[in-house]
Amino acid sequence: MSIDVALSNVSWKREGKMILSEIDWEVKSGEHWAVLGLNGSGKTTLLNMINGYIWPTNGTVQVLGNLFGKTDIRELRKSIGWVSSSLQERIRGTELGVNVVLSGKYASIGLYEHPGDEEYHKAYQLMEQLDCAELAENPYQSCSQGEKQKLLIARGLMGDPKLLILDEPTTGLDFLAREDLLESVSRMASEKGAPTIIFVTHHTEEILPVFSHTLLLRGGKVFDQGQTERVLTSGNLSAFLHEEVEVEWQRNRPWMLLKEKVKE
Ligand SMILES: Nc1ncnc2c1ncn2[C@@H]1O[C@H](COP(=O)(O)OP(=O)(O)OP(=O)(O)O)[C@@H](O)[C@H]1O
Repeated sequence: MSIDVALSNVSWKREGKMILSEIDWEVKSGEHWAVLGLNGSGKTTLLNMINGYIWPTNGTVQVLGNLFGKTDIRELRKSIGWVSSSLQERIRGTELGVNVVLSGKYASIGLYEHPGDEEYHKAYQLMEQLDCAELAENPYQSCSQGEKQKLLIARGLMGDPKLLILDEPTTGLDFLAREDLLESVSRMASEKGAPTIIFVTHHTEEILPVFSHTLLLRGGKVFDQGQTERVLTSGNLSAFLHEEVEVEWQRNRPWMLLKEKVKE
């Protein structure tokens, strides 16, 4: 099995501070990983490194078989789909839903090309897959937060990426919209030929069964990584958070609660 992401002894230092320290992480082709960490733990920095926006101070980064430093990053980025809140803010409000999706083919923010029938067919197919085809003719600005995220995920898939990065895709969604989005992601991830997915979240219960592996990031270091059920235990997460928590698995999802403190 080939390895899609290989970070070896990766560190990143800024203004005298270690933002990432000695990260070793391997994501095999076809695996789906969740990355969990508190605010400021280095998740976005890690993703920026995988996308080649920043370079490690130490260590090596290999993505889809390309060793950074010896590869054309712009070309490589065409094989990576990326959905993040910063992307969401950059899309023009008047752009129609279908055009937002189509623009993913050209890795551009607006649509400046003239897509053919094949591209339109694919865009509609992806919107069907994510259950948002009815948004095709709607301006992006009129879509709800959850609808925008679905369009952006479809956009991310438009270029047939081998790797899809979803950076906190449920931020700002209400309970139902979140469950709906998670369901769409899970369905898409289970399809034959789905890309390898890295899903960044703050919430354990968003780690659906399709995310077979989890990486815990704390203070820029890997606290633990491996099979999700092994990593997300009450003991492990209590040590990770420096707070006593209990993990309850319901419907194959890990729900985390603060342990009740016994009053003296
Ligand atoms: N260019 C930079 N220069 C200096 N410090 C930085 C830089 N980029 C990030 N940091 C710091 O690195 C730490 C990790 O930031 P990062 O955004 O990667 O965390 P995160 O896990 O994505 O957080 P959140 O969950 O809040 O999005 C933070 O303390 C941040 O201030």
